Amino acid sequence: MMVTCEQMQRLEESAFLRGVLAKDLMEEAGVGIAKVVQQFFPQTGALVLCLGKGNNAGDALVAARILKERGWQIVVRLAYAEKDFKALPAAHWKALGGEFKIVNSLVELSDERGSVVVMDGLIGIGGVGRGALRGGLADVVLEINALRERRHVEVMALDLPSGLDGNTGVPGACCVRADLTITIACVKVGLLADAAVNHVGRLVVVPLRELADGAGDADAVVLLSNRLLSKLPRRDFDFHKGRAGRVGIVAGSRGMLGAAVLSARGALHGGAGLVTVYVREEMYALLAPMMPVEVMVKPVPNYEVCLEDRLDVLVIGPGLGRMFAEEVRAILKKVAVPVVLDADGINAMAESDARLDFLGEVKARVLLTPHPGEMARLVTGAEEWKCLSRAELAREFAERFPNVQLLLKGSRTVIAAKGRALAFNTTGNPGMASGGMGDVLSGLCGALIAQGLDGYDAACLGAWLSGRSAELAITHGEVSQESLTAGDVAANLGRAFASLKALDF
Ligand SMILES: NC(=O)C1=CN([C@@H]2O[C@H](COP(=O)(O)OP(=O)(O)OC[C@H]3O[C@@H](n4cnc5c(N)ncnc54)[C@H](O)[C@@H]3O)[C@@H](O)[C@H]2O)[C@@H](O)CC1
Ligand SMILES: [K+]
Repeated sequence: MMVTCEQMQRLEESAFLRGVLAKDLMEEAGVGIAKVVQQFFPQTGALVLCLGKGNNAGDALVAARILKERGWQIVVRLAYAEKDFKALPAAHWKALGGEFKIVNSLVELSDERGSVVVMDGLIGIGGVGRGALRGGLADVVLEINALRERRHVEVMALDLPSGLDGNTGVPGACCVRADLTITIACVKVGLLADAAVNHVGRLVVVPLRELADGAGDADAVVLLSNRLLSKLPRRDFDFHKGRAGRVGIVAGSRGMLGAAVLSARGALHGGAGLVTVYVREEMYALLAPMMPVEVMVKPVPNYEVCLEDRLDVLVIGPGLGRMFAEEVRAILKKVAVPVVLDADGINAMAESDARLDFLGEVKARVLLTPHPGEMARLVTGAEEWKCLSRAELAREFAERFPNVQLLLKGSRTVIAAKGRALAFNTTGNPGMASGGMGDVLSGLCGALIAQGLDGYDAACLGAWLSGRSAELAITHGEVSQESLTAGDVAANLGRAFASLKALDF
């Protein structure tokens, strides 16, 4: 559920009227935050608490108390004097005990060795409607951003990145740039605005039992493991490869054969029963040795041949090049099984004179997975869509094409389908900004459709899993954001499925 800051405050107030205690909510929030820190930073280091005077700081202090016991070294930067703490954070400040270091400026940490994680507990929804940050709060925000930039520390914002308008998502002049935002109980609408993305980073929701049902926007959801897991089919003991589904992939061309391999790996590790890659005869000798041995590679004189095979889903487009646009359109006119249309498959349509009209005439269910550039090409000329946000564009697009499910890629991938809630993905990191990620995702979505999911559910699950896989490659593997490759994402999909089943954040 998505709420405004005022709706969140009303939810809290009505909980208090029911007899719920603020201190209990804060304890639950802090316990949840500590779990998030352990998930994302399995190795301990220095935890730098940046504290305002309100309950946002209280959340940070509860988490710090727990994390200190788990081996984290606590460092504190106060935006106000100790005496200014409100009652609850003041109590938790006392409870933290004395064993931490206080710094007067985060500049003191510029040469700190080892892992340094900054926790922004400066201000949460208490700042709504109170204008730009002032005084000590503004100073600390500038220090956080400078330390992040120069020392490459990881920054976690609690509830909201301090300085961000939680309703509009517009960052103030001084606004924390977080790598991770841990929001409490409900997602504040501003966190999902396009303008907010570089301040929010990875979005995590810590649920609170007493603040679960809100009067917010039910037409939009964020993708969380607990909701997604139920979409993943549970396998019977006598499950067989036919039930896991047959994925056909039309991908790869001279210079871009790797895209076909990555898409096939996405499908294989996404649980497909049988994966067949269709390849032009002249490319067969090159592509076949590159493929995982589990994949069937079928040389064809024309891609339309794939229509003769028994398939449960057809993935079209990764690295296909622009030469086969006619064949792609011919397949789309005839195909009966669901299609995942990616990359040059999308371009094949964008290049057709009819463009969007063509899409409306396709009989099959189509999951379109464009990146922003492909989306822009597809809707070129649709003036009415020019000034829309990503979310609005996705909604309008899905409304116009009832046979299409849209997965609009980006740092905050959105998924839209007519009659379904607009879904915002939460997982992933900037390490995914390299070639081939979309290829893996296309195969993965194909595999999920082949296992019985509809395109919307497959897109939601696929987006979450591929983003989570990229995260796990870094937290549990030997890669960094800089070194992460699409191959790493394919290789870590097993970990991502396990993480989903563990109901990780
Ligand atoms: N109230 C509750 O029951 C719960 C609160 N929680 C946490 O508490 C937060 C809200 O706490 P509070 O209402 O105490 O508010 P905040 O902790 O967000 O801080 C508000 C304080 O900052 C100061 N301030 C506000 N705007 C300012 C500005 N522009 N420049 C300088 N100073 C400014 C105000 O004096 C105010 O005391 C939530 O965001 C969440 O993190 C959670 O623990 C869940 C439960
Ligand atoms: K904050």
